[in-house]
Amino acid sequence: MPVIEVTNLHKRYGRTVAVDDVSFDVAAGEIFGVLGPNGAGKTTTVEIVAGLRVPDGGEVSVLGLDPRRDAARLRQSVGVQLQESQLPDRLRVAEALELYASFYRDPADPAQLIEELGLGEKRKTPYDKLSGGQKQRLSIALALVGNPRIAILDELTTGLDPQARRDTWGLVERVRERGVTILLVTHFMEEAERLCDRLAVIDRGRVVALDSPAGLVAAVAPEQRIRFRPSAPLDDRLLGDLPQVTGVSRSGTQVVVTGTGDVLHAVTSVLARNQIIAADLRLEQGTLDDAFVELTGHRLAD
Ligand SMILES: Nc1ncnc2c1ncn2[C@@H]1O[C@H](COP(=O)(O)OP(=O)(O)OP(=O)(O)O)[C@@H](O)[C@H]1O
Repeated sequence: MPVIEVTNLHKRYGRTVAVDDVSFDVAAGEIFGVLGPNGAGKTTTVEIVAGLRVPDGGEVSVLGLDPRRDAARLRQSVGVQLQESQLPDRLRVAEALELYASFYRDPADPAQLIEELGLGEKRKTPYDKLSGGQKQRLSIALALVGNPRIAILDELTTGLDPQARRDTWGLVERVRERGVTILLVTHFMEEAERLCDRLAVIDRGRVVALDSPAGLVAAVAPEQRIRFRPSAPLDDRLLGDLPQVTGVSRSGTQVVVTGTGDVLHAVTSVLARNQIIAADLRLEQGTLDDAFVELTGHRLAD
């Protein structure tokens, strides 16, 4: 049973078509990613889901409700962390959380949330004295303080250094473990690959693919390439005859085998049976980046 259903969504700003027929469903407990380059229509899409923008066409259902008509009810169940959220400079971390908690019927305990998000030492620090990573963690805490069933997180790691980004990913995984469904906007491949159960790849306002990260890669770049230097002369036919192998070639002293499925296991088994050691063995697989280029014809600039 999906908790979010988006069907044939359209939105234009003047002559700019921001969202051009977007559809997807998000299941309960999922981390669902919306991945795409700048300007693809990601923020517009999730802000419509959050009830913050009005679509020109299409249907959106969140927990069985309409984000426009049932905005007040949904506010109790949907936490939203938007791009570049700003708070008053002088507002302290604990004050911000207590203020936001007061908007909800059944809020989380602000003190506990502060600890969980690693802001314990910053509870009395004003907003303008927080680092980028701390501001980001506070904005996630604010999205969670109402004990939502769904959290919408937009570009939550943009501007963070690699360590802070990884810490934030751990945090998102812990939120999901509590049973919260997460709709996550990102333009980072690594983030999408690491966190998302499924992804809608959006380009120029359209969904160009929808699958798990591994499924997206397998669909467009199913071939794997194995490179190694054999410890003894090797008859290429030994490998070429394997059903998983699509090609065997040489590059200097290296053997290069391409194939699909469990090709690595098949090749190493044959080598072992023939007492050949594969030195400098490397397996190269397609990445989500390759899949994106294949799907859209251009690279997703980080
Ligand atoms: N309020 C607005 N008024 C006019 N045009 C807008 C407005 N908001 C967004 N747009 C345009 O709509 C398109 C989609 O924007 P949107 O912010 O949804 O994309 P995005 O994928 O979230 O991009 P980013 O990653 O840069 O935030 C862009 O061309 C953008 O310039």
